[in-house]
Amino acid sequence: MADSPGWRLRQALRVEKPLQVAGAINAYTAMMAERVGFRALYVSGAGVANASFGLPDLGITTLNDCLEEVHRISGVTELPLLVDADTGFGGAFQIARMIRQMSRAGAAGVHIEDQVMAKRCGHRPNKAIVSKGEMVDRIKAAADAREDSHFVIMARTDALAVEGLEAAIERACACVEAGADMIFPEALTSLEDYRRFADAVNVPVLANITEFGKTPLFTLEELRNADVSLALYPLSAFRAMCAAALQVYQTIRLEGTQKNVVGLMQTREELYDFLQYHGYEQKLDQLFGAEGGDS
Ligand SMILES: C[C@](O)(C(=O)O)[C@H](CC(=O)O)C(=O)O
Ligand SMILES: [Mg+2]
Repeated sequence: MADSPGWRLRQALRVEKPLQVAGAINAYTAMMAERVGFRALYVSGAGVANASFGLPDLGITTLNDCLEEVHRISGVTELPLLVDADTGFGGAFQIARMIRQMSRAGAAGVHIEDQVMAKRCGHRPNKAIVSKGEMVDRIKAAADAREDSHFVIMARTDALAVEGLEAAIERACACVEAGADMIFPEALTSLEDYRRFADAVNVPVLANITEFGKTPLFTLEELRNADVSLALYPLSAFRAMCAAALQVYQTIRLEGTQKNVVGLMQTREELYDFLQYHGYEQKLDQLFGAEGGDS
C-alpha cells in the first residue's frame, strides 16, 4: 500500500540516516515532536506502563492498553509510528491478531522481542529469553499476518546479556530469514557491536539510546559511523517532563506559590499554538457566530 504508515517509515529511512525516532508519551507530545522536525515517532512499552498506568515495565500492560495509545497518537500526526509490542502479547495467533490491530490503529511497524512473557526492561539484570526457535516462530507469525506488505516487523533481541554477542547476532540473522525487516539489538554497550550487527544482518539496525541504561549516549555521528540506521530516544522527553513536574509539585507545596517555577512551564500561548487552538476558535465563530463566549 503506497503511502501507508509502513511505507512512510521506510521512506523516512531513505532520507535520514540514522533516522531519529522520538518517543511520544502521548498525543500532545507527538505533535510537538512532529513540529520540531522528527520524521518518525515511537510508542514505548515502558512509557505506556509507566505514564498511563503507573506500572513498571514488566509485561503487565496488555495489547489493548498499547493500542489505545497508538490510536490517540496516530489520530494527531502523519508521522510513522514504531510501536513497542513487547513479546508480542501471546502465542502465534495472538501475535497475528496484534499485527493486524496495530496496523489498523495506525502503526507503521512494531518490534517484538525474544524475552519470556514475564519480561523486564532491556537494561535491567536477570532477563530470560525464549529459544531461538520460539523467537523465529514469533517473527514468522508476525510477518505472515501483515495485510500491508510495508508494515515493518522489527525483531528485538535481548540475547546479548544472556548468551553473548555471537549468539545474539545469530538470532538476529535467523529473524531476518524468518521475515524481520529490521533488527533492534537491545542494550549494546559499544559502537563496535552495533557495527558487527549491521554487517551481519544486512537490514536496518536500531540503536536504543535510552538514558540511565547500559548503552552509552552515542551521538548521531558515532551511530552513523557504526552503520546504525535508526536512533531511538524512547523516554527522553518523558523523563524530562517528570523531573519538571516533580519540581513544580514540590515548589507549590513548599512555597505556597508556583511563581518560582513558571519559567519551567510551557505558556498558554505556546500550548495553543501547538494545538492550533485559534484555528478551532475561528471555525466556531465561522459556524455559529462570534457572540456569546469568553475570549
Ligand atoms: C525501549 C524500551 O523497550 C521501551 O519500552 O521504551 C525500554 C526503554 C527503557 O526502559 O529505557 C527498554 O530498553 O527496555
Ligand atoms: Mg519496551
